[in-house]
Amino acid sequence: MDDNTGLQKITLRAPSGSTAEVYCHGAHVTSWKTTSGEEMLFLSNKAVFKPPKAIRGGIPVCFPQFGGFGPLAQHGFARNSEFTVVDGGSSSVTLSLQTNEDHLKLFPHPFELLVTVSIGDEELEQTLEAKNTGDKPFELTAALHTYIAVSSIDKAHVVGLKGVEYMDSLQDKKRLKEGGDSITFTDELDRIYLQTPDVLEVVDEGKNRAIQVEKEGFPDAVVWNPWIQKAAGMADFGDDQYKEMVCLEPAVAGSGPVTLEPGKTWKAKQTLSLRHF
Ligand SMILES: O=P(O)(O)OC[C@H]1O[C@@H](O)[C@H](O)[C@@H](O)[C@@H]1O
Repeated sequence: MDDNTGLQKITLRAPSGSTAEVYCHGAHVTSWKTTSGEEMLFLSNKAVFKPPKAIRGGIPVCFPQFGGFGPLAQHGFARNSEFTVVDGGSSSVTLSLQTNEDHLKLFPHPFELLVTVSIGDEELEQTLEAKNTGDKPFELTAALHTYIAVSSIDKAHVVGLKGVEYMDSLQDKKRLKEGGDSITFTDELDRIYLQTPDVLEVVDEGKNRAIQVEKEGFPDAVVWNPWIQKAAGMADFGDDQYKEMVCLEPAVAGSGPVTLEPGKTWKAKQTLSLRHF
């Protein structure tokens, strides 16, 4: 159905009452509410719903490139492209992106990307399946750029990364090792954690809740908060909204790329789930 942005949006509803909203533009999840009606994802109050601009917040799909790991514009073009619904029901939808002439000018490798979003009681599952439909291998990097809503950035931390090596994107991708039990936010932070454990968590002490991010097929995880200056420099992001979000992004980035042979499919997935404490 069309919402007031004029864009096509699918609303998923699980029998338990949890919901999610997914736009065909970018196969972009913009909302996930659990059974109590609590919103789990951050969406910028200045988000622009005007293709080809990517929506700020929710879960942008970064494909076939994460960040600047390749010749394309930052984060690739899937988040700027129109997907088509190919399957689904009340609590699940599958959207497809097939490369068109414009994509092929930028990236001369035909592919089909399927994005499936499903919701359960306190869970959201999102799968990427990319098939090389051409006759030559190609390389890809990717991420599910998940913006988690937090009550206040000084009450949020990320756990599960102690001892993990990371590339610091604020220091020319210098390699460092995570020393702390948890990552807290007191300044801009932009890191690519390499070969991480598959279960990570954003803990929100202000709401006594944690969102678990469980990943499969994504070796890396990006942690990002833009903080004051970068937030002020983003036209589609409220100046103070850096306080309301933490990005925890399952990715193939510094450990990539993945080489996809003709006819083969690469698959990766994240499962977000809510834990109260
Ligand atoms: O502004 P964009 O292209 O959506 O990117 C937002 C951020 O995305 C993160 O994944 C990157 O690590 C950051 O470096 C980047 O600033």
